[in-house]
Amino acid sequence: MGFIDVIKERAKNNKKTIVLPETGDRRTLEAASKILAEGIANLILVGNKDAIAKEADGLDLSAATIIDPSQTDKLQTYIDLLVEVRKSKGMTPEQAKELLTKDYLYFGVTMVKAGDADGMVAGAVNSTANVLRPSLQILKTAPGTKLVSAFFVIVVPNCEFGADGTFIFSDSGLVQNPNSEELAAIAGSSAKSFETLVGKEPIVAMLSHSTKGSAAHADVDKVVEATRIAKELYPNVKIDGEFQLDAAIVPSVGASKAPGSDIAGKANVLVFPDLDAGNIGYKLAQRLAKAEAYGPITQGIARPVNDLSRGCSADDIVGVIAITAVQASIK
Ligand SMILES: CC(C)(COP(=O)(O)OP(=O)(O)OC[C@H]1O[C@@H](n2cnc3c(N)ncnc32)[C@H](O)[C@@H]1OP(=O)(O)O)[C@@H](O)C(=O)NCCC(=O)NCCS
Ligand SMILES: CC(=O)OP(=O)(O)O
Repeated sequence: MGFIDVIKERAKNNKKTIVLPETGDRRTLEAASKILAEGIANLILVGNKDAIAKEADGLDLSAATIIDPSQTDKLQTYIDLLVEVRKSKGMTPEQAKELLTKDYLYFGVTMVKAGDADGMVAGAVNSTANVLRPSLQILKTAPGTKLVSAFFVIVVPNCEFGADGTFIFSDSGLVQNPNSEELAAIAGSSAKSFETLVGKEPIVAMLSHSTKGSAAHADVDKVVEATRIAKELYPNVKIDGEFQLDAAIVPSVGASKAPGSDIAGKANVLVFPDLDAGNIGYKLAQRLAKAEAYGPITQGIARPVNDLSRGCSADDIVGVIAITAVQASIK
């Protein structure tokens, strides 16, 4: 079985409830009907029943629960909860009501906060910033985590590199210009995510345009320092750098550019130096190598809320919903 088939089986064996706020999007509704048909998760669709029925023409969504924010008898509970969580930022009941009834992303995240859903998936229509901001504001970070970051699981067909073509690319979605400490934290979180989702030992490469001192620049220094911090913070995780991409994943290039490194040429977790590199890198793998690309998956939020690219397909959404359900089942 491939990566996503294993994830779907795991999700089916411990069924969770995922809320989908982007119900005006046909791909999201197609994904919802597939998730329900395969029994991967229970689904809550946020929106007006008639509008959803119109958009879902020809799809079977009869097993989904539809909740209209302006009709639900839970609205006052959610207003109180949102005011409580954001009172230090000056949130009033009027503002909370406006947000919850007008912005379904806030409604979905508040449902997760209230425990009425186990996770949320959106981003087929909304930008990453708009999807992730409410979850950072309302759910906050998981215990022991300061920095939330986001990765893609990339599955490259017919590929001998990584874990039989499966990689984590990090951060490809959230932290725009991480410093060395943040890069090290991204490396640690990504190693853990690889272990829990892919089920194999993570081998982490800190990527750069330099391999072991072959180039000199402040950008290289940042990655060298991040590698030092990551090795110190996570002594039991296989981490090394700084590596160019070829030295990180191709055994022969790793051996010639970084002799002596037991990570070079074997990496399956790729930590990019900034979001430009991470976001461009995942899209290159997806579009030119025809890789499956699931994400951006967040790590470090108290409960799972995951994003999508606006360029996603219905099958990408199915994959991210299944991953979200698996994350929700991990204690
Ligand atoms: C996600 C993003 C909007 C958050 O940025 P922001 O401008 O700091 O947003 P806000 O200032 O409103 O922060 C919201 C809250 O989240 C917290 N926060 C922001 N980033 C965080 C992070 N990485 N980890 C933990 N908490 C974070 C802030 O501290 C703030 O908390 P508070 O409101 O309780 O004080 C921003 O990092 C971003 O735009 N990233 C790039 C997304 C993108 O375009 N990706 C490319 C396509 S995938
Ligand atoms: C992840 C990502 O790049 O999202 P979008 O394509 O929607 O900007």
